[in-house]
Amino acid sequence: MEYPGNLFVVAAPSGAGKSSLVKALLELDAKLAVSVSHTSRAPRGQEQHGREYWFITAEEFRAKVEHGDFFEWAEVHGNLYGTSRAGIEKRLADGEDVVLEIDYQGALQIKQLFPHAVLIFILPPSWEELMQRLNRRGDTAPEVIAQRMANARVEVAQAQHFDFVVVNAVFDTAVFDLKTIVHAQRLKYAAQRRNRSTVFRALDLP
Ligand SMILES: Nc1nc2c(ncn2[C@@H]2O[C@H](COP(=O)(O)OP(=O)(O)O)[C@@H](O)[C@H]2O)c(=O)[nH]1
Ligand SMILES: Nc1ncnc2c1ncn2[C@@H]1O[C@H](COP(=O)(O)OP(=O)(O)O)[C@@H](O)[C@H]1O
Repeated sequence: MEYPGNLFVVAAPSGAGKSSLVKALLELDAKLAVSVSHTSRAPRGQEQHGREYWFITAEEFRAKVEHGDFFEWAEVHGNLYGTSRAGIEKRLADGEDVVLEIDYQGALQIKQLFPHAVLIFILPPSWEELMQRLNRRGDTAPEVIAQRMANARVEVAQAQHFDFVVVNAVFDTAVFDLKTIVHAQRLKYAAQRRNRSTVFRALDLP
């Protein structure tokens, strides 16, 4: 499928800093919107229905799968997660840029559907630091942390299939790297279309 909007897909092992980085990126870039996924996982900490996720039961999730409501879905750490068509199709068709914060399985499905999607993988600076970040966040039980650390080994091995890898060591540097990728993609896309007004808009020129 080819839409005028750019689609960015950000994946990372749990605790690498993906949510914090995407949040910071959105604050810097008014032209980006994030898609809110559906999940069968229970809310964590201060999470709100419709903000971090649409929290639904596993049965409701399965019904949506049957109904063809998702562009992609996957089971991650024992829970179901999916990107609804309703969330992004219109925005992309209207030429707006969208970010998906999803796992590598979903990212690879999206690349099949949208070959022009830009896949970005966030790496932690070390396994030790990843463990510390999961512990510091303080909202995840020790056995869940152990499971996530084990899954992280499998997830990181998938980084080779992504277009970009960003190491989240110094937070602001990683945000800048993401911003640079977004900017470069807009310029590339505008150039490909060889359309003067599109190029000017991408550059923020009058
Ligand atoms: N495939 C897919 N993965 C998702 C979706 N939404 C979230 N995820 C991923 O599911 C994993 C677990 O997310 P979450 O439970 O919020 O924990 P976190 O990893 O600590 O942020 C992360 O890798 C998310 O990127 C989605 O719609 N589709
Ligand atoms: N560059 C960084 N340096 C130190 N701590 C970080 C950095 N990036 C994120 N964190 C912290 O690590 C924890 C996990 O970040 P979070 O964004 O929730 O990760 P994810 O969405 O990948 O699971 C949070 O407490 C966050 O504040």
